[in-house]
Amino acid sequence: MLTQDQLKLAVAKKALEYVPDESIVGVGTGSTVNFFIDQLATIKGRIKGAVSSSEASTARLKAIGIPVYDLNTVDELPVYVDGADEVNHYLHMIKGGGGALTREKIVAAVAQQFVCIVDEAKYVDVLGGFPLPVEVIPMARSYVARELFRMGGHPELRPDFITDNGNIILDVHRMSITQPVDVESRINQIAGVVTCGLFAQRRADVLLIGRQDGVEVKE
Ligand SMILES: O=C[C@H](O)[C@H](O)[C@H](O)COP(=O)(O)O
Repeated sequence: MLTQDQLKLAVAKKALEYVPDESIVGVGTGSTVNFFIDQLATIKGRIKGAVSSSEASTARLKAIGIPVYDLNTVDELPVYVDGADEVNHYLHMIKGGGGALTREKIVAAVAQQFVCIVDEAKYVDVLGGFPLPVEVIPMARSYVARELFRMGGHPELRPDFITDNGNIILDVHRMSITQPVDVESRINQIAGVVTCGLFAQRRADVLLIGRQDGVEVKE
């Protein structure tokens, strides 16, 4: 029986196959991506460097000697590798459990290919079992919470947490998300929302699922 960490390691290794030589690689955030960053160390001679979606990933990349570029200086980003909190069979995702959703969405938007790496526990029929993170400008907290409640969710302020962008996170519980593209638009239109953790309009292009019997590839 493989542990969850062994499944994360397996998908992290597999993701290396999607990294072109001489490229700058988009790197996400979280415990699964940490395995990917460690794997990048093994090929650091054949890539130019990385663009990072969080201060935490930047620190880890730099610690292993991978140059980290400012996204504004990069013309081309062939691939972005990131984890997810939940993913469905359309490759729509909930992200932001680590609070990095906004920068992740920006890097994902620039990248030509999004490779999502998860262990099998994250693959679900309907999104919403995992509370949906929403990054909010602090002064809009109460207003946004009321609007999310009106949409059927139960928002809770993430305690003692400020994003890399200086904002708060509302985690929306008990919202079964059957129409992810629509829900993403509606939440993102609430004044004061920076972005929500639904990645449906820009979904993954490739999903690597770590299973007990190997890595399943979905495209
Ligand atoms: O903000 C964090 C990111 O969206 C992560 O990719 C997501 O939370 C999954 O993280 P982990 O690999 O630690 O489960």
